[in-house]
Amino acid sequence: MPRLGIHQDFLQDLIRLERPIQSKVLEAIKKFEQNAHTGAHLEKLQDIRDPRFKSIRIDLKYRGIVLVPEQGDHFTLLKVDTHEEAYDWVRHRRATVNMATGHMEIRDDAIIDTTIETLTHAPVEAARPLFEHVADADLARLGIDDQMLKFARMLTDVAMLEALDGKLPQVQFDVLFGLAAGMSPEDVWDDVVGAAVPEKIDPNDLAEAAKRMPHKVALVEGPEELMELFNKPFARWRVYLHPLQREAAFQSHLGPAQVTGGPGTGKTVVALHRARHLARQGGRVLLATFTATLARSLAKSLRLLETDDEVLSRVDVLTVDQVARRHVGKFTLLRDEEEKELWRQVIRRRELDFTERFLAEEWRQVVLAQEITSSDGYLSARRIGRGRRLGSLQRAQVWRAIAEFEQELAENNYRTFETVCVEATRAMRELDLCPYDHVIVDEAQDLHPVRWRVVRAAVAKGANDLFLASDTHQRIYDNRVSLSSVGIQIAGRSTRLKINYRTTEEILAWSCVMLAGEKIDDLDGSRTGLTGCRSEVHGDRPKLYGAATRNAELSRLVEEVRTWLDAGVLPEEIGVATRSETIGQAAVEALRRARIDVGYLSRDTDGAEGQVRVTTMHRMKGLEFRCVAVIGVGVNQLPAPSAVTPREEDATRHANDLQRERCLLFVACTRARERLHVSWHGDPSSFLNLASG
Ligand SMILES: Nc1ncnc2c1ncn2[C@@H]1O[C@H](COP(=O)(O)OP(=O)(O)OP(=O)(O)O)[C@@H](O)[C@H]1O
Repeated sequence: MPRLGIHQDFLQDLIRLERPIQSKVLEAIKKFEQNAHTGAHLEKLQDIRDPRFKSIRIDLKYRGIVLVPEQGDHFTLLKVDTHEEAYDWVRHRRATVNMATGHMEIRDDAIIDTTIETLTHAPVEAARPLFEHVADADLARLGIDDQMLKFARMLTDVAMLEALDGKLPQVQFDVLFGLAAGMSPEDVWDDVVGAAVPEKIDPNDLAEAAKRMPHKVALVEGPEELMELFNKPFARWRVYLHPLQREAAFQSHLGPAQVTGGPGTGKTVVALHRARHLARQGGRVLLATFTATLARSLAKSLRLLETDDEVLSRVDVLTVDQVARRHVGKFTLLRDEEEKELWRQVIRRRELDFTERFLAEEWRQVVLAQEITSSDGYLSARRIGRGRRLGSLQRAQVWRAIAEFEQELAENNYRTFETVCVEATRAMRELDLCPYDHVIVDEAQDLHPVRWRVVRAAVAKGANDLFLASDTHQRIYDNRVSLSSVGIQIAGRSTRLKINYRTTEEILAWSCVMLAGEKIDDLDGSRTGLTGCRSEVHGDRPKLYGAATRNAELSRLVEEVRTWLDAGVLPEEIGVATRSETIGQAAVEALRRARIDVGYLSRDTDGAEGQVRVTTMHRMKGLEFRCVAVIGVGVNQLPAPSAVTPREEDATRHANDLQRERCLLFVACTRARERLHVSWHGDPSSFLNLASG
């Protein structure tokens, strides 16, 4: 029975087509298997390099490109476009088998040949060959084939290689890029070629090669599954997990493990698969995250991934604070303003020369973070991350102020989110109560040490106890934690994902520039960067707009949203992010006045179907939209003045605050799948990458 595999790149083409054409494509695919035995619907193409490519007719104007293997009946649908574009794409392309991975590769022969030709005739330069330190045998072992070897041997500069990114077979490009960056062939093997390599690879058996790459070519069970695959992004990752994602999700570990990677690399997807996998094996699983919005979104995705109620009943999807509350009796939660007032009272009573912000941070970042409960403990504590030095007299004053503040809390039965966690940890430790067999934490970079202790106490130490998904480039709260300080040793059990599945390369690259100069540590204390993080999808560059006034900026927002809606984007696929709630509310009003239905995302509300979503940059974390507008990115709004400690007060905190605000903008911009609009009024924020918009 002939089968049609769907290549992931084809889905990206499909998403960009207008709805009526999409329906025709789906119709053509539905008919494929019925008609395949006659072969009549596959048209031969003239003047192409690889005769195994054939076309199927979608309508008068559109064609699909199908790879028809010489043996077997495993066809692969690779591309759909207008007749001319599809033909242009296929004309110089050839399908080959990578001899290291055994996977199918589609290459643009013409570009490689032309480059070799140009380099052959280029004036001879004194420069040394880029790969003179690597033997032919090593290159061959890493899957570099004859054509690519010829090309590689002519390169003298990594920029020549980079210029062909996206045009060369991807794995071979990655191998050469790794070697050019100074990696050893062994490291490149581990990092690029990867784990399970087939024993026998037949260079002519494309059908087998396609079967070896379920992360790229999926067989679907009939039209319903195909429609689902196409219409719901979640369905795609249910079917196509990258080998690294698969490994991270299903591998068994002796202790805590983690998955890291830039935005949109599928860390949440891995966390969801892992939660399901462990629950299916019978364990009680906690899938925890930072905000209630994220927890709701995780719970929704999990229900799409797993339909068995019994399995679902073994998974709790909660914020860490919700877990903590389950272990603490009745109390009054102290709101931000009330807490400030309490600190002010302490300062007044003791006539202290500290601000309420300084004391509150000292309490959170030193006392609570290090579980300090006595004056001796505080007087000898290391004040990591605190820039303002304190003499011993000042330390004693601060400790007495903190002790008084804590006493106020106790006497009035007040709790903050952090003290609820402290109490819950104590309760769980005392009762030796580990409610879960496995705890998985998404957005782990944002947890305060007191929350880490809740997480640690919720599960006994052992195999597959803890699994963390994190990206410290997206840290948007004040919590810089080294995991070993909270009793969590990852010890090499870490997987780093690099392919971004959400954002176009144009949006990703533009956003990454804004973090380029930042020094950012991973949760285990080692320096991390976004190098290698890439997207295989292309689209429009971000649009930047500077307005003279706030009203002009909002009018432009309305215009932009209207354009997206007119192009067929659904209202709920549009997100608007702002630094402050005030600008967010102004955006809501402006959109409503233009009769665009809109909902504001808050702690308790997610917005309804048919509504454009507006929310703060903080609440955008972990979410994604086809089109995103980040507005109010003016010099006076970002960094938010109230969120930055003055340099004179504490230089270290000042620098950390600026980095956090920069990360916040990065997070907001990388929520966009296809379109990004960034605007401001007055002067732009100094964080903005104005150059390449
Ligand atoms: N293997 C895959 N194939 C197709 N799509 C995928 C795959 N993995 C993830 N995605 C999609 O990529 C997008 C980002 O995934 P996810 O939210 O898991 O990334 P993340 O690393 O947690 O992102 P962030 O850190 O920015 O919140 C989602 O739309 C998801 O459906």
